[in-house]
Amino acid sequence: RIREYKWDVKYEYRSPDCYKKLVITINGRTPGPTILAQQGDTVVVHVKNNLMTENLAIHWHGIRQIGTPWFDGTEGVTQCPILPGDTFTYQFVVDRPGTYLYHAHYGMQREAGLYGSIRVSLPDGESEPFGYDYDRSIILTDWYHKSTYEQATGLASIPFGWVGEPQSLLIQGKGRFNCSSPGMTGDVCNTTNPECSPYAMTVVPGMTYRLRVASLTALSALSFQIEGHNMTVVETDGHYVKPFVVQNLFIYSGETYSVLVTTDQDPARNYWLTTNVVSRNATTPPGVGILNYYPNHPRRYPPTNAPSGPIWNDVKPRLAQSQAIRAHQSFIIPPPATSDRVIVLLNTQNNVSGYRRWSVNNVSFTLPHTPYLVGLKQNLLHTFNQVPPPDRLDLTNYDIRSPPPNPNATISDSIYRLKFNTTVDIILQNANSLVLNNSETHPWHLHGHDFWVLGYGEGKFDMANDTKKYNLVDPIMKNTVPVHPYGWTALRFKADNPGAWLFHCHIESHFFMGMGVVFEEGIEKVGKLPSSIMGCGEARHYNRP
Ligand SMILES: O=C1O[C@H]([C@@H](O)CO)C(O)=C1O
Repeated sequence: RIREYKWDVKYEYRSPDCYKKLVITINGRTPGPTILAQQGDTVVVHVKNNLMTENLAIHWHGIRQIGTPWFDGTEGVTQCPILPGDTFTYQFVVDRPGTYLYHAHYGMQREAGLYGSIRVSLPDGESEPFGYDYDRSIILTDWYHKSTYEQATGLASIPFGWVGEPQSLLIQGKGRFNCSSPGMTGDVCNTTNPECSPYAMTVVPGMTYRLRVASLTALSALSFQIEGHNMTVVETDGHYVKPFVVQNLFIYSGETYSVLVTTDQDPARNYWLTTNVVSRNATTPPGVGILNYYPNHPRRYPPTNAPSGPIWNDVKPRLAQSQAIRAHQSFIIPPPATSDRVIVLLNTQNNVSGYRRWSVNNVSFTLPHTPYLVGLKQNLLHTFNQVPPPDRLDLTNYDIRSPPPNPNATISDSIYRLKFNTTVDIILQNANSLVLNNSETHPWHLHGHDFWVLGYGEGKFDMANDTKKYNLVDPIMKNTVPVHPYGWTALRFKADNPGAWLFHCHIESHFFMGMGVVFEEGIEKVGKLPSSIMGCGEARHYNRP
């Protein structure tokens, strides 16, 4: 079946947290419309760029784009940007049921509000390994009052201008900024604006809800809670989880979870939905929404104080949740027992010629002007650096608990070329940033694949011993995974999807500052590229039908 959408993307004034600013909408909405499809459907989205003075690209997060690597929507990797006034048609198959996302993938455009949910259901007659009465989706974000341009300019300047902590946290596009803060006058900030009344999810007492929770924060790691209700985690990134119960769900940018919630509390009142920042000593107030027990009024505030979140710098419970996520017994996809190549990616912050950057293995990523997919397929060797980045550094004497002794890194658009159909292990190794006693959580997202999560650990990865602790029995498959402060995360994937695929920190500013790599595999197997992706750089010479 074909699911066809027509989207009009433009800037509009909105007040998602009561503060009025320009946001990007799809058909007048942010979050944008939810894409609903069934496994095996073809999704067709005609995107009209009405941003007037800004390019655009939209990524289908978690969709592997098998056979359509040119519709991954990653500007600079799989396509040229969509020019203002142009309409671009994305067309791809959703081959697996589950909870996915879409969002802008051009500059720092995502955090201007261009995002939404993709929900893929099972074919008729098939059922999930759990039951529920209703299905709901929410996306959690953080929100800045500065424009993406002001932020990007600061990040790319000397002296460095950090984006800082977000002004508010949004639940399904709604938050609440304190409009009595200094400088907030007139119609700039208005708490009575209905656009910023808290998101209310209306539920019927005595039912079980499947709540699909996703995070697309620009920066923040979050804890999500529903006052008075436990959550049973049953799915993540399109894979069924061996169920486990949490009171608060830790969720990182780019991750999706399904949790089951039973509405078995006192039906005479409403309850808080809350998000809190963890992993950073944030000044951002909690995000709040309302779990509205029908027939109470959806605007009625719960009589209690919203629950406070966990302590921001306690890594243990977050590591424990990561380790608790295993594949559901009946849906285990066993990983290959060994791998053909091991790439260890050291995550560091560096100063490169006075610019603050993030690097992996001392290489700080920058996008080429001609998308990799075109440069590779047409063999345009001069469009990017042909010398691959290192598979690993010698970390024997590297102290991951101190700022990097070598502040130098190279800014480069070089890529990893993987042998088609081989098995690749990635060890993400976290370290200290440039700030003393500071190591951040980085959610890494892989395009075009799911990977098995073989393990997480604290400290420096030990090749001889830590590999023995890998979970090869029931590892979950995901597309986004955190590497915890001063820790490591081990992944395995099959390089079986011909194309060029980004693997990057999903923190908007960190990827902008160079925290990513690109993998190429099976480029010779990629079919004829559509001319619609070729409107820039050297690609222009090839965009004749
Ligand atoms: O990339 C970042 O830069 C700042 C800080 O390290 C320097 O101001 C920060 O907290 C980041 O996550």
